[in-house]
Amino acid sequence: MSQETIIEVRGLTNRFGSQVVHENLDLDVHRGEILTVVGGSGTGKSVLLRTIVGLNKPAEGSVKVFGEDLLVLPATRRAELERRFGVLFQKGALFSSLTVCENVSLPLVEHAGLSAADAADLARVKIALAGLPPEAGAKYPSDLSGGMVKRAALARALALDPDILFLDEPTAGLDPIGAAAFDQLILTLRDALGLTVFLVTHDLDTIYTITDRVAVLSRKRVLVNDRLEAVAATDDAWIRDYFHGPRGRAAGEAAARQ
Ligand SMILES: Nc1ncnc2c1ncn2[C@@H]1O[C@H](COP(=O)(O)OP(=O)(O)OP(=O)(O)O)[C@@H](O)[C@H]1O
Repeated sequence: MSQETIIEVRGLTNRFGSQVVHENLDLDVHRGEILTVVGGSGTGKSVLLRTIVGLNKPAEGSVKVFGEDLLVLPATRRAELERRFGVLFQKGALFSSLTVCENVSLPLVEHAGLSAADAADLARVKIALAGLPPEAGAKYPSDLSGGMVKRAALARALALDPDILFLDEPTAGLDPIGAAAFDQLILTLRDALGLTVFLVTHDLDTIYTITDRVAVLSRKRVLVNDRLEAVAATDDAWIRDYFHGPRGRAAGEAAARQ
């Protein structure tokens, strides 16, 4: 796998009032990898994702994507780069008053300037790519199961053919079979489309089955960012509890059996 760094975060500090979430945080993401960000609740995983995709302005630091510092770019250039991101938010964040097909079409009309008819055609391709049956396109988000909502949101994230896919807790709330299927879909899409995947998750099965490297957020920074074996062997109390506790052991054993 290439070691080209396509996201480079340096000296990042995020504060909300007197709360310091990140302090002098560094992180590299390599092209084509699935990088998983883990950490205890409230360690700032979602804030990190939101900062990289431009939804949160940090107090300090630089966020370079494809070699350009997003924080100092003119708005138009920044918007161009951000179009290369596909983002799947924790709760799917689909528009409830639009059908799945309309939700997926929206970025194609707004950002790619397609006609409604062309956008709908392309949206149907993305809906299939996300593993949904064609009839799902006509449904409203409230008529879908949790797993289908995630896939619909994934279809929308894929609408503009992104280079980098950001996923915030994609398998949260899914049953184990649905979660495993979603993991495999991410892996297939990464391999087929050459995506780079930035994944925030608590799901140990996901970490053991599809992750290339793991970044552990702790004490306001990235404590370690390495292959799973190296991370799991790190001498740190949280890492020990997380990877070598009963759930971590079970996930590791299950992955070893595959
Ligand atoms: N817009 C905001 N305003 C104020 N505080 C915020 C804001 N966004 C996040 N925070 C705070 O920043 C901290 C980190 O939040 P974040 O959602 O990134 O945690 P997380 O690691 O993703 O947690 P979880 O695993 O529970 O989802 C939390 O204490 C949260 O309350």
